[in-house]
Amino acid sequence: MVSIKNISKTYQKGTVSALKHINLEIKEGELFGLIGPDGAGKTSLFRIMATLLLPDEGTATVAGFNVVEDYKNIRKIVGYMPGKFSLYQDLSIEENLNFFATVFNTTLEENYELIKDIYVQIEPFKKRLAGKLSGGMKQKLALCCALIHEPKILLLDEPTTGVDPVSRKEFWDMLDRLKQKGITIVVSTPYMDEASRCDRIALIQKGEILEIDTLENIIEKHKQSLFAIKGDNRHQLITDIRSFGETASCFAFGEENHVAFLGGQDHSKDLFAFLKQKGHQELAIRSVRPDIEDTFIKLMLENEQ
Ligand SMILES: Nc1ncnc2c1ncn2[C@@H]1O[C@H](COP(=O)(O)OP(=O)(O)OP(=O)(O)O)[C@@H](O)[C@H]1O
Repeated sequence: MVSIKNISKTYQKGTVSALKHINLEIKEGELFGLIGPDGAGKTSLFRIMATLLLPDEGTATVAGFNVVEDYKNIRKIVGYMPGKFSLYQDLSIEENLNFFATVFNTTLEENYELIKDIYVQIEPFKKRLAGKLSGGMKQKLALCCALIHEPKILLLDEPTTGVDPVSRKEFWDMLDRLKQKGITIVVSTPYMDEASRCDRIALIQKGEILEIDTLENIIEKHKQSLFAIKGDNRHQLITDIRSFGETASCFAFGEENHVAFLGGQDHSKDLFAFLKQKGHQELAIRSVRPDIEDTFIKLMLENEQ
């Protein structure tokens, strides 16, 4: 459904590099996640797929149409939800929907079946101005507007950023239902926990794709010995762990700190003794299974070397 070959994009006369030789294939009916921190290049990639931005080099097709030459055909079949809320704040829910329906030469009634599940949740407030809606409701309205012309593919740029955890879960449940209807969905998120809701993910950092696969395969492929360490003076603890000669990485993780050692070795006993010597109290160290966040950090560090 999407084929991206060697796509690069720079800004400011080539001084800012947003995408570097990206290659990506997304299958029909897939729920595909682009996972990466702020500035990774996710929005640039979405805008290229949505035919709103020209790449500097490379080629991209959506449903077989070239994003440069066949942009008109792509716009008919793509539903795009930009990262920034981009609906008309001074129009009501109903007016926004009718407006987008008219643009695509359709009506709310014509495609009601597709948006029904989502629309019924905001319908009681249909006279309310979009600018006066909560984050979760704005997100549902934006999704309805992106679906109004029955797209084959949905491009959702950070739809859950800044939305409360309950609405985030609801939103992913809605995406599952849309996937069941055969719509291909490409969704970006900075939240690692959302990666598990995708069929496959691409981890992206500084304009480069670090890995593309299922969540499980990525974790398995880059498995490392990992330890969780807890102690009383957290700030000093992290500093001291990082100063230990065998430490490869140390990051705060919930109430603990996740530590990997150089060469994937187990130096936990030596580290424990080292920290005791530094005067740390209430120390606890245990072996843990890496999750996608740990794996992403590992890949990022390797990529930076
Ligand atoms: N119009 C622009 N002019 C100059 N630099 C830009 C422009 N748009 C994006 N950039 C830069 O390109 C890089 C990638 O940005 P992009 O918005 O694609 O990433 P992102 O992963 O979507 O991050 P965010 O969530 O912060 O938007 C960043 O360094 C960003 O500062």
